[in-house]
Amino acid sequence: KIRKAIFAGSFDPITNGHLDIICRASKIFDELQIGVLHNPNKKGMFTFEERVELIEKCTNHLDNIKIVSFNGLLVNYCEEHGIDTLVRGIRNGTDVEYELQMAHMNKELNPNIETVILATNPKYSFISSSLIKEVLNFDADIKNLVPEVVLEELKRKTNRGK
Ligand SMILES: O=C(O)c1ccc2[nH]nc(Br)c2c1
Repeated sequence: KIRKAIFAGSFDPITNGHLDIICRASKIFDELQIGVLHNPNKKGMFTFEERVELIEKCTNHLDNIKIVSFNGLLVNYCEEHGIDTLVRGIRNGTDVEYELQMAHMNKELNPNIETVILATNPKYSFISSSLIKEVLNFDADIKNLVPEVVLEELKRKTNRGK
């Protein structure tokens, strides 16, 4: 039985923090799905298609990655797709509070599904997609915080950034 896991998020855009978790989790599981939230009402900086394309470009060196769209309850998606593990990254104490609550709720909703939590690499522990977009607004130099392809797209979208 192959072990399939999913790392879900909005990835608006994918950051080095996300990519670190993805690379590490891909070594633990037979198949790692990257679940990209597709919620048409929720307008982010990047469209769903752009977010998927950026993830594809950043993960094309990994051979057991599958990029999928989901919109409903994640544990339902897992049940329907033979996935028994949710992967989450935690950066700090705030994430611990939130991720424990999510893990407890998910365990309540579907006891067959486990949540595996990975500690982010300390060098990325301050990164979030929203903070990246915020500091970019003030022309911050974020080249070490996002993959190259994301930096280019961010510059194109905001015609800012170094
Ligand atoms: O970029 C974000 O918004 C975000 C949020 C929560 C997160 N947990 N672990 C990671 Br990596 C991570 C990234």
